[in-house]
Amino acid sequence: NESPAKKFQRQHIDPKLPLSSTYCNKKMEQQDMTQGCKPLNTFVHEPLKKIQAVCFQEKVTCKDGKTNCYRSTSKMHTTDCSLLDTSKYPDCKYQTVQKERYIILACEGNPFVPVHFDASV
Ligand SMILES: Nc1ncnc2c1ncn2[C@@H]1O[C@H](C(=O)NS(=O)(=O)C[C@H]2[C@@H](O)[C@H](n3ccc(=O)[nH]c3=O)O[C@@H]2CO)[C@@H](O)[C@H]1O
Repeated sequence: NESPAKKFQRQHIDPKLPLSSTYCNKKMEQQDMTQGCKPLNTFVHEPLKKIQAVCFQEKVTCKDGKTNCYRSTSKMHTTDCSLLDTSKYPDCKYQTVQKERYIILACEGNPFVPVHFDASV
């Protein structure tokens, strides 16, 4: 069974910058998030270590009110994959939008690592 940290890495880390507008269609399938056509998923295009360091940066409140969220001190290369409403399950079609944003992650455990992508701002 997959640990929360491994699940976060599978869902949200891809150090390579996307080259095509169909990046999300492929990546969402590759990373096994098209069982139910996940509506929104952000990939972060930075080295794993740089993303893990966010757990020790700006402490902020999570969307769910918990206080174990952290905002990156620098902007990061991200891609938002958002489901197109023309999608017909099981054919999940995504819009691919690249952004440089601060990311907000929830971190847990020992070692203290990212387990949830909360938002990008
Ligand atoms: N504070 C916490 N501390 C510890 N754990 C916490 C905490 N909070 C949740 N989890 C856990 O995380 C797990 C999880 O999958 N949460 S999830 O909200 O559905 C993830 C969102 C995110 O994947 C995606 N999204 C969203 C926005 C965006 O810009 N980019 C983007 O990608 O959409 C999803 C739905 O929004 C779940 O097991 C929950 O228990």
